[in-house]
Amino acid sequence: MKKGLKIAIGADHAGFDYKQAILGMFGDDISFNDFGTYSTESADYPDFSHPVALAVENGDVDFGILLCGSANGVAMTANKHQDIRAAICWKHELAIPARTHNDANILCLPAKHMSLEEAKKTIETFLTEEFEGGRHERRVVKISC
Ligand SMILES: O=C(CO)[C@H](O)[C@H](O)[C@H](O)COP(=O)(O)O
Repeated sequence: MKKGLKIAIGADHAGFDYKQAILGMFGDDISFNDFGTYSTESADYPDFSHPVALAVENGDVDFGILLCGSANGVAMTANKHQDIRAAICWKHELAIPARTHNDANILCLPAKHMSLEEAKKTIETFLTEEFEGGRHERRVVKISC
């Protein structure tokens, strides 16, 4: 994994505990822009997903990480943004094609449906793998409408 990556991160109440654990994962190797939520109090996932997607869209960060209970809500919200490719990954193997084939720029993790250990491994995989281009470039270009 490249050192010095900038990551935007956000979660609702269901993802808060995992988000806090993830923030401490990489020491100084990665810098996080934490868009909340900041407690386990009930919150609305679009309030965190849109700011993370905007930070990625604007090029303020290299990648985004989003968490909610199922990952569906944060992914649906982020994928409304132009040039955002938010991928739901519930095991680390899925993060490989998400990056190498789909050039995903936001990783969406279902906090209620994967262990913290697997979530961490999935993040490490996502941030290590690189887009392969070639035939995948053609397909990714066709995603935009
Ligand atoms: O998974 C989610 C959205 O896709 C959310 O994180 C919530 O867990 C889910 O919607 C349940 O909401 P609740 O207010 O915690 O019951």
